[in-house]
Amino acid sequence: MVDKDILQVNYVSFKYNEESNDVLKDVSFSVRNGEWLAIVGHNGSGKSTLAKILTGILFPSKGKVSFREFDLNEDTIWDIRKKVGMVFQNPDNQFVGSTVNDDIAFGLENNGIHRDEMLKRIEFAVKQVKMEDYLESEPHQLSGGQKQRVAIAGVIALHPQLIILDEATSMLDPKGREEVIETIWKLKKDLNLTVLSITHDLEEAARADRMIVMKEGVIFAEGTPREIFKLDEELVSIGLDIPFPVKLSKELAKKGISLSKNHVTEEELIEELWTLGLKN
Ligand SMILES: Nc1ncnc2c1ncn2[C@@H]1O[C@H](COP(=O)(O)OP(=O)(O)OP(=O)(O)O)[C@@H](O)[C@H]1O
Repeated sequence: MVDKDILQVNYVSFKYNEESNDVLKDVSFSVRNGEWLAIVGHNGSGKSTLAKILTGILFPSKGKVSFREFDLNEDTIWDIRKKVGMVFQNPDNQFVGSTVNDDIAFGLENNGIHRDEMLKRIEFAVKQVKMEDYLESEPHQLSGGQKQRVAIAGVIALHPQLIILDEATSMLDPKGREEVIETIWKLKKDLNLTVLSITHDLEEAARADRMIVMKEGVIFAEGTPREIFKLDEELVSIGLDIPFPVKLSKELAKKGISLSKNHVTEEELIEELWTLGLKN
């Protein structure tokens, strides 16, 4: 394992039962300290199975997963779970407290954090996700995006070494999705968090530092979002939808409006379109 790797997946294969085929086949990759790695793939490509293996809900049939110097197994899983924060798909299933404050406090109490430290951590965490005005709000008063931001606050209050987001934006409306993606991006930048997001949403993945594309249980491609989106029709052929800014950059190029590069996020694209407008 390279020193800067937080998580390493080595030749992992998995089958649900003896008679069936492998649904993950020799999957190897690592998550580097401080990066945001997004794993994407169409339905059935093996993302959920991989997420369950990374969180110790399932164990590989072959190969191994290591968190820093520890191999993930039945003996180490509880210690490793204390260092890895998880945010899941359904915002309603993750809210355990009767208010935002209680919800974040719950996780801290479970981890034996004493009261003074707890108050400091809650204050810091809600600010990071811009939910400081909602401390006394109850779950039903919050949107899906706000609930996911509270879930993220609960995770960062525990000072994890890695956050895994398993389809954390897939049940949200576009506004909620954008809020959560922005929050992850900001936390990564401000707190140097290491993030692994598992998603079918390529617009979310476009914000990551690096992407892995899964197809039928194997790694189909690995690279920066810009490198991955160059695959273009190959991604479409495996059921993935190219993000809008990538499509628009391409169409503009066809019409002779050449941009400095193929933009992968809306922010980048708007920034350049804006300067083009000023020039003309
Ligand atoms: N409990 C199970 N028992 C048997 N086969 C399963 C089980 N869960 C998933 N599979 C199979 O494993 C393969 C990978 O499924 P998985 O759910 O990991 O993919 P996915 O990319 O997460 O897709 P989705 O987004 O639809 O969950 C599929 O062929 C699926 O049918």
